[in-house]
Amino acid sequence: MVACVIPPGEVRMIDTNIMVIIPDGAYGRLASRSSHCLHGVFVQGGVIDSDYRGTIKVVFYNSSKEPYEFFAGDRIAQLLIEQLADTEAEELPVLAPELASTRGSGGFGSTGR
Ligand SMILES: O=c1ccn([C@H]2C[C@H](O)[C@@H](COP(=O)(O)OP(=O)(O)OP(=O)(O)O)O2)c(=O)[nH]1
Repeated sequence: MVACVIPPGEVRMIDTNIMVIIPDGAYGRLASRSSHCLHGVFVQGGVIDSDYRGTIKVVFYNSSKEPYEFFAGDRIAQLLIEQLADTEAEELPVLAPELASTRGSGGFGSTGR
């Protein structure tokens, strides 16, 4: 039985009806299944806070040109439990020379292919 259809090029949210309590100091991150990625269907974002007490919803984007069907009981995503780093942010007016790095502001392919 088809439970949900993600139309091509559209975003849909599926409520898993599953509640999970993430331990303090950690968070949950929803990730795509590779089998869905092969069809152009991706989980969008998805951070589950440790103080969240609702059901987990999964947001999908169907980048393909075909509708994608989910059936009742399908495994639709993966939940990774990740430890938060115990760190603090410090605001600086300017970047001090001793904080410079070889990479600098390079990204998006700056190191080559
Ligand atoms: O893909 C997602 C993303 C979030 N959530 C739930 C768990 C999370 O703890 C809560 C809030 O998510 P987030 O902080 O990303 O939402 P927001 O848009 O910043 O809204 P809020 O003001 O409710 O935090 O919603 C899901 O079930 N699925």
